[in-house]
Amino acid sequence: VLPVNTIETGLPKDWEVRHSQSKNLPYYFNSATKTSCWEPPSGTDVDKLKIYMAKFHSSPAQKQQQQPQGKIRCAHLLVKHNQSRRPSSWRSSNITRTKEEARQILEGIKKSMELESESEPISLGKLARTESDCSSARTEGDLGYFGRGEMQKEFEDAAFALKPGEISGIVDTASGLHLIERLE
Ligand SMILES: O=C(O)CN(Cc1ccccc1)C(=O)c1nc(-c2ccccc2)[nH]c1C(=O)O
Repeated sequence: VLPVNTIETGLPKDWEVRHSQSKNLPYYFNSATKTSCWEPPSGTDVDKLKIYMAKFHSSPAQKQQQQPQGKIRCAHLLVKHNQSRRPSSWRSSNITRTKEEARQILEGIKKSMELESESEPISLGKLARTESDCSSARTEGDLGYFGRGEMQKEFEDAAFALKPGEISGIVDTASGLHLIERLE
């Protein structure tokens, strides 16, 4: 098991996140200098800290407050094919690729994202802007918050099975084939 301090907090060396019971708020503590402060110290990678805090430090109340009751937020990349219910999109008025070709495209996109992970990982949203056949391409595939009963069943089941930050396998709906990333 990884010792705690190797989990990416984004904080500089010797700094850790602690929780103030009295104020029910997180604070930052430097175990070398024994100093503490309410704000992250300079040199903090705030993006990493934000993800760390969402995963390990938001209380149930904050979790609930973060997102509407029982809803999640996802981005997706849709590749349509000639069996899609509406085989047209902003990208192409008449989509003729086969379902198999659509699958190959998504396999390639998923692989390119896994390869990128060494350097700056490219996000699903950035790729959705140019590659997605969904009108949500213009918002980097972000669908906003949704609860159960709002999306096609296959899409909903795949999305709710994800943890925040996770990306689905290829999901097959009447609209086409999707990759889904759970954002919240
Ligand atoms: O399935 C259909 O008969 C037509 N649709 C549904 C649709 C059409 C326009 C806007 C939103 C949904 C789509 O093909 C479609 N589905 C989606 C979709 C599917 C699952 C989750 C999010 C979006 N986007 C689109 C789109 O054109 O932009």
